[in-house]
Amino acid sequence: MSEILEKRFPAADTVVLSRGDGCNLVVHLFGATVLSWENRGKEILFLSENAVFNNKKAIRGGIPIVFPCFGPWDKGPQHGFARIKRWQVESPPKEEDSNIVCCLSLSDDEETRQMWDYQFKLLYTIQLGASSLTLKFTIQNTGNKEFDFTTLMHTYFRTGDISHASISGLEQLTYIDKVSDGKEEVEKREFVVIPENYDRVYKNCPSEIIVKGVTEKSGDVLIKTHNFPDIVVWNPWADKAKAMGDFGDDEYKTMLCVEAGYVSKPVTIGSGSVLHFSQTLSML
Ligand SMILES: O=P(O)(O)OC[C@H]1O[C@H](O)[C@H](O)[C@@H](O)[C@@H]1O
Repeated sequence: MSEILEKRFPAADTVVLSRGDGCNLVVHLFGATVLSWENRGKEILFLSENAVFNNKKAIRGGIPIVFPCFGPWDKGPQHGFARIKRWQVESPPKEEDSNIVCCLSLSDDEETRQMWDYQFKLLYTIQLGASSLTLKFTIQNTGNKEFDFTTLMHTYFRTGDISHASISGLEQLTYIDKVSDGKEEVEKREFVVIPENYDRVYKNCPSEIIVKGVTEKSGDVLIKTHNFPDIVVWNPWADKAKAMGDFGDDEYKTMLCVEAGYVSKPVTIGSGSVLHFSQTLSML
C-alpha cells in the first residue's frame, strides 16, 4: 500500500517514514493525515477507495487529527480545521533510538483566526518503531488569552471482516450513544463487537485497550494512550455508508474507527501553556 501511495501524490505533499524492515508510514501534509502504516508488510489502516484528495475535503481514512472541536462546530467545519489545513514539516524523518521520527507543525493564521480567534502552535510527532507507532500531539497556547478545545486522533483501522473484530477494555464504562440522541449507557460486554451503525463516546477509559481483528490477517492492536480519557467507536454501517460520497457502499465491512481523544468535556489551556497527548499503537 505505502509504495502505491508514495507514487500517487506529488513528493512535496507527503512525508514517508521507512525502516527498511517492511515497516513504513506515509503521512499527507494536508491535515497531517497518516494515510498508511504498514507493519512488517501488513497494512494496519483503512483508507477509502473513494477518499478525495483535493486539499479541501478531509481525507476519508488513515488517521485525521481533530482540533479544536470534535463534532459539529458553530465556528467552523465539523471536527475543526486541523484536518483540513496544510501542515509544515518541523523536522524531516531521521533515526532516533532505533525509531524513525518526524515532526509536523501547524500554527494559527489569518484563516484560523477568522473562525476562531486564538493563537496556537501544534506539534505532531510521528515515531515509527519495529512493531509500533507512537503519535504525540502537543498543543501550545502562544497567545495572551486562554482557550477551550476538544481533540482526537480519528484512527481508521482496517479489518479483514468487521464481524470478526472486537474491542476489549471498555467493560463497565459509561458511553454516550450518539445514535440514540446522546443517551448514556454502561457497557456490559468484555468484548465489544460492532453489528450495526455505532457512534459511541466511551468516557474515563483505561490507558490501554485492545482492538482485535485488525488487518486482513486478523491481528490485535494495543492502543496505549496518554491524556486521552475518551474512546470513540464509530462504524457507519450500510445505510450511512451509502449516503457518504467519499466512502464505498461495502467498505463498512472492512473498517473500524477507534478514536482516542479528549472530547466528552473541553480542555482549557492557559496563555503560554503547553499540553501533551499521545497514543501508541502496538501490534501484539
Ligand atoms: O464524516 P466525518 O466528518 O469525517 O465524521 C465521521 C465520524 O467521526 C466521528 O467518529 C464521529 O463520532 C461521528 O459522528 C462522525 O460521523
